[in-house]
Amino acid sequence: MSAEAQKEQAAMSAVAHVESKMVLGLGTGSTAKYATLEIGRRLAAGELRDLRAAVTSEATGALARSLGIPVIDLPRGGVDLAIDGMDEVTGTLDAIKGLGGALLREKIVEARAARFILIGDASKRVRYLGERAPVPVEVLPFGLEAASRDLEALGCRPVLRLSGGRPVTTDNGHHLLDCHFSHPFDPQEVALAISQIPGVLGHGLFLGLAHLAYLASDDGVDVLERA
Ligand SMILES: O=C[C@H](O)[C@H](O)[C@H](O)COP(=O)(O)O
Repeated sequence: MSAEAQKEQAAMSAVAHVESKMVLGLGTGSTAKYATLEIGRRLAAGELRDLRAAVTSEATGALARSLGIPVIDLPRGGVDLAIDGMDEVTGTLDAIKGLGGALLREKIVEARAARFILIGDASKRVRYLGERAPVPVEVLPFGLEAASRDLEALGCRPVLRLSGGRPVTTDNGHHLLDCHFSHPFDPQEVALAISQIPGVLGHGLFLGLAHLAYLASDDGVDVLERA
């Protein structure tokens, strides 16, 4: 099975949890896209009705609208179910997200989900966070160098994310520093320390937020469930 087919398989497993009248949180990225497409398909087929969705990026919003999924602001009470991809996930469902640049809105929506399902291909499963992916940190452009120095002091190598030679600007108008760790770290400790740096708006450590993960491989779809 190709990597794309695996992403689609994982997405289909998550979308099986969607019910009519739900308020959804729609994620961002190449895997989450399959979930949004499938929700749109089931809505058009009349298998689902009265859905509303809070979206985690401009791109996901545009896709959802094109599929006839009503897009709303994040309600006060959060969402019933959020579905999103990840860059890394551990056996205890801690994750790194944000290589697609949507971490800030993702965290805002997914931290307020009654149920949050991660989806991906099995290559995203790691023994510890930071094993392969950097931790993305969204930073205000003002004071970027100082924030970068503070991140370095936490033991990582922050790299400004570029596209076409220019700093990437998120949907929120900020820049991204991808923090590479060369050794395992304490995620709780690092998450707290990063969030205390002035100028940091958010980070891609999603700890204790997900309830379920579907990881697809050639052998089928594995389920990880929060204890
Ligand atoms: O900012 C982007 C998100 O956190 C994505 O969900 C994550 O980067 C995984 O993306 P993909 O499904 O494209 O691998």
